[in-house]
Parts: sequence; C-alpha cells; structure tokens
Amino acid sequence: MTSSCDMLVFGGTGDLALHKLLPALYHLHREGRLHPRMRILAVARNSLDRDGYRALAERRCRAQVARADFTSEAWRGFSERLDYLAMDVSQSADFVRLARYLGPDPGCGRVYYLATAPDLFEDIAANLAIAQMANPQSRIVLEKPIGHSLESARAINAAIGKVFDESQVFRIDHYLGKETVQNLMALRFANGLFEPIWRAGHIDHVQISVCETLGVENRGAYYDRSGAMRDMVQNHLLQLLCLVAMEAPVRFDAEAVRNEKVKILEALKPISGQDVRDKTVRGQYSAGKIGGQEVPAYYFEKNVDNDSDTETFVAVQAEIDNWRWAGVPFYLRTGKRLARKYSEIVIQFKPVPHRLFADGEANRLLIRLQPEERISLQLMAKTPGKGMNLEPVELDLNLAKAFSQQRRWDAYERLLLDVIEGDSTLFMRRDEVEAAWQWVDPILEGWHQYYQSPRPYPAGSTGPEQAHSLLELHQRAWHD
Ligand SMILES: NC(=O)C1=CN([C@@H]2O[C@H](COP(=O)(O)OP(=O)(O)OC[C@H]3O[C@@H](n4cnc5c(N)ncnc54)[C@H](OP(=O)(O)O)[C@@H]3O)[C@@H](O)[C@H]2O)C=CC1
Ligand SMILES: O=C1O[C@H](COP(=O)(O)O)[C@@H](O)[C@H](O)[C@H]1O
Repeated sequence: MTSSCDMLVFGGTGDLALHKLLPALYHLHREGRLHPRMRILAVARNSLDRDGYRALAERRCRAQVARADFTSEAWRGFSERLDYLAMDVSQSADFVRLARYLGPDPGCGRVYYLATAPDLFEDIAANLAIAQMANPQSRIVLEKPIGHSLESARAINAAIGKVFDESQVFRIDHYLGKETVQNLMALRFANGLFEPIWRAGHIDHVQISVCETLGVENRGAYYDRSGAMRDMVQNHLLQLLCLVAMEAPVRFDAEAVRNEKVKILEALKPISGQDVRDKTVRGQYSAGKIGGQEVPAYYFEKNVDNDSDTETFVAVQAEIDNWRWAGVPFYLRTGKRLARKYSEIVIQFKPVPHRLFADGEANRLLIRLQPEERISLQLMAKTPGKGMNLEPVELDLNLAKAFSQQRRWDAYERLLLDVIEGDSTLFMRRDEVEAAWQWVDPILEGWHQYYQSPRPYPAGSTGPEQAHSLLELHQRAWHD
C-alpha cells in the first residue's frame, strides 16, 4: 500500500481524467494499493456538486472498466474518496478558496495532477504558490504535450521550476507506463544475447510504428492546433526511440536512465531545410471506411477547421549521430484512422555476409506493444523434406500468456502509483522534453517554410503513398 497523500486533479471533468485517471485509480483502490485516507479532489469550472461529480465519474468508469472488475462494493468505497470543487484555475482568488476548502496540508504532501491544456500550467503553478499550497512534500504531474514548441516548453518548465524543485515534477508520457515498453529495457539490459549485435554493423534499420484506427473523437479543438507531430512524435515515439537506442544506464534509477535518454535526444541529427522535404512525410485522412463503417474526412470532424492543414499522419527518417548508430535509419510513423490499431518496434538485422542458400531473409526482431504484448524473433529454418528450402519462422514470446495469471495493468495505474511513491524513473526530465522539442521544431518550421501541405490518405488505409516511398527509395518496406 502507498503512503498517505491527497490528489487534486485539475481538469477533473475532462476526457483524460474520466477516461484514464479515474479508472486507473479505481483499479488501484480495488486492489488495496491506495492508502485508506487518500482523497481525490477533482477541479474544473463546471458547476457540479460532489454527488453530481460522483455520478458522472461512475458513469464514465463503468463504461471503461471491464464488467467483471466493476463491483458496487468497490465503487462505493472508491467514490467516498472523490470530491469536486468548481473553480477557474486561471483565477488566483479561486486558489485561496481552494486552500480554505482543503484545510491545512496534513504534512504528507499533495499530488497536483494537471489534466488540463498546457496553456494553463503556468497559471496553475503560480496560483498554487500564491495560495501557499506548494511545499517540499508536494508533487506536480504535467500531462504531455509540454508546450507547443521549444520556446513555450521552456517557458512552462521555467514557471513550474519557480515553484517546484525538479525532483517534485512528474512529466508523464503514458507510453513509458506500458508493460511492453518496460519490457524493452528488460530485453536489452537483462539479457546478454542482443547487446553485441545491437548496433550499426548488424542492424540495417529500425522501424517504430504507432498506428491508430481512432480519429480525433471529441478532441478536435485540441488536435487541430497540435497535429500528429506534437501529439505523438515529440513525446511517445521519441521516447520509444530512446529506449531502443540508449546505452545501458549504470543503475535503474531516475537520474541514470534519464541521463542516457537525453544523450540520444541530443544526438538526433537535425532535420531542417531541404531534408524536411526528403526525410519527412505528413498526411491527413480523407473520408474512408474503418471496420466496414464510413468515416468522414478529418476536416469534417467536430471542432476542426474545414480548411485545416493539420497533419494526422507523420513518417520521419531519423538518424542518431553517435558511435553505436551512425548510418542506421530509424523510421518513425504514426497516424490516425489507419487500417489497424497496433504499435510496434521492428529491429531489422542485416543479411548474412555470404549467402549459401537460394532463399533467405535477414533476421528481424519484432516488439509488439499493443494490442498484443509480444516479442518475436524471425529466423530462417529448413522446411521438412528433400532439398534445402528455407522459410522464415517465428520464435515467439507472448507476454500476456507467459504471465496469464496476472491482470495486465493499464499504463496510468503504474504511473500514478509511481507518482504517489515519488519514483520518477518513468517520467520525462526537463532537459529531455526540451531536447525533443529542439529536434521537432525545425521540422515544423520546414513544413511551414515550404508550405508542405499534408498528403491525403483514405481513412482505413496504411497512410499516404509517400510514406511508403520513403523506405522504397532505399529498397526497404514498412512491416505491415
Ligand atoms: N484525453 C486523453 O486521452 C489524453 C490527454 N492528454 C492531455 O491531457 C490534457 C487534457 O486533455 P483532455 O482531458 O482530453 O481535455 P478536455 O478538454 O477533455 O478537458 C480539459 C479539462 O480542463 C478543464 N478546464 C479548462 N479550462 C479550465 C479552467 N480555466 N479552470 C478549470 N478547469 C478548466 C475542463 O473543464 P471545464 O471546461 O468545465 O472547466 C476539463 O475538465 C491535454 O493537455 C491533453 O493533451 C494526454 C494524453 C491523453
Ligand atoms: O497521448 C495520446 O495517445 C493516444 C494513443 O494512446 P494509446 O495508449 O491508445 O496508444 C492518442 O490517441 C492521443 O491522440 C494522444 O494524445
């Protein structure tokens, strides 16, 4: 069980809070992992009262949690922890009212979870300071994206840094809470097998794909200002790249792990000017079919400009300028309204140096993050019978089956528990976030400079043609 601390969720009526945070906290409560005295106070402008909020939270959690895991008894206990206060976080007077409502800090520290748009982060931090609600025991959780650009990320980090020490700041990237993502570290650093060949010389290229079938749902207003580069590449995809590429940390602790990730982000070769045209592809979905259902074009989605040129798809050829990875392309790809939902990392090894057999494919390691949690190594094997005919076969590790007795945790469960316990290993440090923006900004500028409007791709496809050409140019292909 965790130590006692209260949690304030700013933006408590939003999609993130109701869809992800409360269901995760409910699971932790049900499994007895929350301290009995822990209270959860949700905050937003909507004029709900406590019972109204509890009813809203129940409706949303019921829809989110598996039926077998949702019991009236567990919900009753959990909902007693829930409270709600209507306030405007941009108003300092409202924080004075909040402080009065909460009473004196019991001394065990509060967790401030900022589940609002990032343009409110600076106000919230400043207002917490004005109301004397920040002390050395407090923790503050910031949702991605931190800012809109390097400049705005620096401003947010500086404003947060005025009130909280870096050790109190938890910048969340929920991909780091996914079991298979952590398994990537186990695969690399708890097995000696791969280390000698995990480098240029043995690896031809790496692919990182995060494909979604969902569109922008009810988040059009946010997404249209953000786009796939800021929403996914700047954070989730670059974090995955770091875990594939980083050196072994000297210890499995927050500073050592994050030091290694920063080195990779700083070694990313800048993509600017003409390279933006040659090494990046942006796309936007047009009308199409997903699972047999007609879906509209992006620019017809709710709260999206009907002449929007926001990208819903990005493919990038990244390179890491260091000894281990010189000359190895890392192809990153993400998009909404694609044919299938899956996230995976493909490590494509080089072919054997001298070919003995007529057939033969180079080895490939596939790390499937979702929907299945699977690691599989493709090897060549002889088919039974006469002759020496070869076929690829998979050496398959299905992680869900290997640990079938245990319920698979949602990423937010793990990360919320880490925040409560004060462990920031799986959170992004300030310099990491800024280094990621440093690489992303020139690409965004390049798109703007050359007015590279997004290439249309039909919903339900594998993305724009140009994303395929990016690899075909070098006799490679996406693993689809
Ligand atoms: N939704 C998701 O799955 C994910 C979201 N995120 C990030 O989390 C953040 C929140 O996203 P999401 O929940 O989707 O956004 P929503 O728009 O659904 O929620 C925003 C929340 O902030 C509240 N809010 C807005 N302005 C104020 C204000 N001035 N004072 C008090 N409360 C305010 C809103 O309530 P009200 O209007 O009533 O005040 C609402 O509760 C964003 O930065 C997003 O990028 C990150 C990963 C996943
Ligand atoms: O952060 C975000 O992630 C989701 C995808 O997360 P997943 O866990 O379902 O893979 C994405 O849909 C959303 O746009 C983005 O903000």
